[in-house]
Amino acid sequence: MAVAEFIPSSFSSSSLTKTISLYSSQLLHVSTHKPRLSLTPLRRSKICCSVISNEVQAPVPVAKEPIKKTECFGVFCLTYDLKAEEETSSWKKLINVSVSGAAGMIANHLLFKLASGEVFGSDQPVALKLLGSERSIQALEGVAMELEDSLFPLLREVSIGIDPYEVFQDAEWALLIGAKPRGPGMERAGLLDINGQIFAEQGKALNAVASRNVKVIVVGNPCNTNALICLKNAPDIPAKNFHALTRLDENRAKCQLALKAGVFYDKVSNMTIWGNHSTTQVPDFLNAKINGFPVKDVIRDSKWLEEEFTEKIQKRGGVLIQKWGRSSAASTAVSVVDAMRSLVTPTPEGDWFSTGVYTNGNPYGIAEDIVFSMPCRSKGDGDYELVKDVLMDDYLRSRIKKSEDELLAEKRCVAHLTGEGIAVCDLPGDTMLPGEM
Ligand SMILES: NC(=O)C1=CN([C@@H]2O[C@H](COP(=O)(O)OP(=O)(O)OC[C@H]3O[C@@H](n4cnc5c(N)ncnc54)[C@H](OP(=O)(O)O)[C@@H]3O)[C@@H](O)[C@H]2O)C=CC1
Ligand SMILES: O=C([O-])CC(=O)C(=O)O
Repeated sequence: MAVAEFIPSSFSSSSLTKTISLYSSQLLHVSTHKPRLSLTPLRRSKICCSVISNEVQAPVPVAKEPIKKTECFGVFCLTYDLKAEEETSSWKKLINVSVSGAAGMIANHLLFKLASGEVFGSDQPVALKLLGSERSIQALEGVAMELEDSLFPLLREVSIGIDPYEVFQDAEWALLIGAKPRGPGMERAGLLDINGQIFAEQGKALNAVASRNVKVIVVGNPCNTNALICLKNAPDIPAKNFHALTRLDENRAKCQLALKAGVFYDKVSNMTIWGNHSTTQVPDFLNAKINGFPVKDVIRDSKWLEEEFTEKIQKRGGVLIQKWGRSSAASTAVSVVDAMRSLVTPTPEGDWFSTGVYTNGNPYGIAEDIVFSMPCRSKGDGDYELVKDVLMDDYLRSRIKKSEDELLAEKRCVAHLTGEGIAVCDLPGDTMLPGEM
């Protein structure tokens, strides 16, 4: 990152002057109102020219400093008084959303949904704090530029940085997407260790600087165990606030049931995904409903439900990778929005949603102290409760047990990252991430 940057040679002196005066006035404005401000390197180079001389000469190269601090970006460095204008005076207090892996594919869809008001509503201004790395910081600037150019009325702050202790400052939501993908020849245990270290570090950072009631959604795989590592490293934040994303699996299951039953997918409800976001996950057709009727009364093909349907959901991610050449990004972003909305809006009467949460006194007999996907309801206050009145049969119980065994094995494998001693890796060989085939 320590490279010289030039104002583009295509700039005419008049356009450059315009740029300079715009940026100079911003500098004046922000420097009086926002003492915490620091400027992006690109911006520094422009301001540098205006300070040096009123007459614009040839572009002056300015050494770019490595980004160390989280920085507000471009137009988002301006300050706003939301109570001053009639249009915005009824808006809620700004909400801070931190996103890791923000230069990645999922974030490229998700950030624009968050900024548009799709998650929190049309009266909720949003601050986006984007976490990248040395390797992704240029791309992250590109993302921030696209956010600027989208003119979202609700998007009031965007900052970018590479230090989780800065990017997670005061976070009320932390969407943890960034993770190393499993490469050829890499053992699953190796992936658990590498990503586990990322999530241990981010858990510590959340514990140190985030809101005490931050809601954390872990997307980066293996997301259940990453979420467990993260919450274990954040002892001052309620373990209940951590989620592993299994909403994409729920959405996939609803779609396939609807297809089989010949109905539109909005007719499928009460869809639980039990367990790990892996090929041991259990899409629950015993409790799910179609048009309010038990699935088994509508689809009278047990063999299809137990074998074809179940496997299709477990392996959907991998099939998609084969088609697309990369993993689900747009539908994952949609499912993150769904997962967040399910926590900030009351769950419709009689229905529920799936999310991977910490097992601590669950009514289903699932092992405690892991992150397991289960059926939940919310009053819309960001919190949730487990659904108690679900049916269990031998098929469901045995499938749930397999996913539980896998998660317990993953937990033993990351004991060094959860503060529980020496890691012992005895992972079942036949289980994989949805994207692995
Ligand atoms: N739970 C679910 O339902 C789903 C989960 N996923 C998972 O989400 C995650 C992100 O997916 P997607 O956005 O498509 O991925 P991308 O490949 O686009 O990467 C996302 C970010 O991960 C970070 N990253 C990449 N390599 C490394 C590394 N070696 N070490 C640390 N961080 C790295 C990078 O951010 P930076 O350099 O800024 O750190 C990158 O921008 C993956 O783990 C994927 O498996 C995907 C689909 C569904
Ligand atoms: O394995 C992956 O990266 C993709 C994934 O989780 C999914 O599509 O469900």
